[in-house]
Amino acid sequence: MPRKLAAGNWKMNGGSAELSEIAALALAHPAPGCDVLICPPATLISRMAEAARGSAIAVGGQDCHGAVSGAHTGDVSAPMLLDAGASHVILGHSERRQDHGETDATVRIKTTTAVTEGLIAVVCIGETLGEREAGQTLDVIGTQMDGSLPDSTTAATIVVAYEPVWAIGTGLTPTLDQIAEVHDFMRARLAARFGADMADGIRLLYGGSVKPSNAAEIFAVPNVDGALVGGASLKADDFGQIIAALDS
Ligand SMILES: O=C(CO)COP(=O)(O)O
Repeated sequence: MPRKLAAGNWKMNGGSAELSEIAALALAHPAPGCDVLICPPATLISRMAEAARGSAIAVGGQDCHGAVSGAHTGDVSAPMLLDAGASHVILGHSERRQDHGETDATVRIKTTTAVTEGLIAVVCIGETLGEREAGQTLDVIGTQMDGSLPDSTTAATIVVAYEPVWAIGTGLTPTLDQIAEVHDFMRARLAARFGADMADGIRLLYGGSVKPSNAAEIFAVPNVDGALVGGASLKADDFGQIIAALDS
C-alpha cells in the first residue's frame, strides 16, 4: 500500500499571505503520516519550495507544456518546474480541459513529458453532471484514463485524481458509495492495463469539495488513497485538519 497523499491545488489563487502560512503548516506537521503536496500558481513555486525546504511538504505545478522548451509564449515546461523546486505537476485538470481545450491526447503527451523529465504527474479525470445523469460516468472515466495515461506509466510516477466536475468548488460531493464505485472501477481499469501489482501501487485521489468536515469519511472509502483539495488547501488550518484526517 503506498503512502496516502494530501494534495492542495491553489488554482489561480494565493499570494504572499497564503505562502507565509505554509511555514507554519510545515511546523505543525513535521512528520505527517501521509505525503503532503501543495501546487501553487507558477509564480509562487520557487518561493514555496524555499518556504518548504527541509519540511515534509512537496511542491508542484498545476500544468506543464508537452515540449521541454521552445517558442510557446506563456507556457511553463517540466524542466522549468523542476528547476523552480517542484517535484510534482497536476495535469488534465477539468479547468484546463474546459478553459484551454485540453483533450485526453494532450494530457497524455504532457504526462509523458513530465514523467520523462522526472516529475510525478497527478492526472485528473472526472465526469460532468450531465454525463453522470445520463449514466455515463464509468464510460467517461474509463475513456479518460485510457487516453490520458501513457503506456510507460510506473506506479511511483503517476497519481490519478478522480474529480467529478460538478463537485468542484460547489460544496456538493458524491455519496460515499458513488466514490467507492468509481475508485473500484479505476483500480480495476489500471489492473487490466498495467497488471494488479502496479495498479495497487498507483495512488487514487478523490477531489471535489473536500473539507475538514467530510475528509475522514471520504478517506475511509476503499481505494481512496488521498485527496486533491482546492479551496480548503488555501486555508492552512483547514488543510492541516485534512492532513490530520489522512494521518490517522
Ligand atoms: O478542483 C479541485 C482540486 O483540484 C477541487 O476544488 P475544491 O476542493 O475547491 O472543490
